[in-house]
Amino acid sequence: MLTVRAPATSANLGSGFDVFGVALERPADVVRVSKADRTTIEVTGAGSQFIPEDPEKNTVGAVAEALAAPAHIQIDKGVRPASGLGSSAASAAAAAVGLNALYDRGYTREELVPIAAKGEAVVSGDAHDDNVAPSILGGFTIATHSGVRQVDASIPLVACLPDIVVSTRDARRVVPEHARVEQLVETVGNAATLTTGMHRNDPELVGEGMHDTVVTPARAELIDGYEAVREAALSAGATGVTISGAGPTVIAACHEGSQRAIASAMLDTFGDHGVEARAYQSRIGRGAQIF
Ligand SMILES: Nc1ncnc2c1ncn2[C@@H]1O[C@H](COP(=O)(O)OP(=O)(O)O)[C@@H](O)[C@H]1O
Ligand SMILES: N[C@@H](CCOP(=O)(O)O)C(=O)O
Repeated sequence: MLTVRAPATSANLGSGFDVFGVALERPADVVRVSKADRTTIEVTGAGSQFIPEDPEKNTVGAVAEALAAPAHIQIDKGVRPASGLGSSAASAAAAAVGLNALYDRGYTREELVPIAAKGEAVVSGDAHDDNVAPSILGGFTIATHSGVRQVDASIPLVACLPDIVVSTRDARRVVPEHARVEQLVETVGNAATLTTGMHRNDPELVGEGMHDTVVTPARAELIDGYEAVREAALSAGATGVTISGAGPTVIAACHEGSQRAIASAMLDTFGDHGVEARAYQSRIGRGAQIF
């Protein structure tokens, strides 16, 4: 038997829709894999009552099939499903890393990214790599059709998860089909600024580059209190704030030492809108680890 811990992730970061992602230090899924004649799945932990154990419907089932690695897979969920924190991807990433080692398949971590993304296709109808890449590789990742680039950045973050459910599938339906050229120009500038910030470990540049006027405003409508929470986090010292993944988590970048004040401002503001929430004070962290 092998045990793997794979972290929650935050995709998009505003300007990098379907491309950028970061690994968080916490929360994480813990997945145990043991060889078996056929794949069976057991799920416990956060939101497990909403997660199917049928291998055809769980992200880890698609990964086991892609690796031809049948196994009994126990998933202890630390990342709540439909959170915008790459919940389905954390399980898929852990299963890919664990089954690759258990069956000695010899894939590199980079090669495991598209394999784990097959799990994402099961739940969102789309094999996007932007959550599985940072969950497997850690750091900041840029996932494109040509492959994945990774930067070992270290930026303080606050991820505030309200008690609202937004499924990735639903949030993909509200993404605008067209953008104006001015928005394209602005997005390229912001994405380049954010990438430079990650290379320099500069929270100001990362925060500035999180600005987005294309996808985020459409999705903000699905999150009660989003605009007020964003403003509260900025007033408490955040350098940038946006929706994490498809939402409803709201993610803030900041300088070291200001996470606590930002977390408290975000929680209070969701509370003012009658929404319970929890906050993770974190940083960009490492990828999946085998114990
Ligand atoms: N191993 C898994 N972990 C979490 N959710 C899973 C898993 N397998 C399938 N799902 C399904 O995926 C959906 C959640 O995925 P998604 O909306 O992408 O959430 P998140 O944004 O948190 O990853 C839920 O319908 C859940 O039942
Ligand atoms: N790029 C995707 C990312 C979805 O992330 P999740 O954490 O909400 O699953 C999107 O924005 O749809």
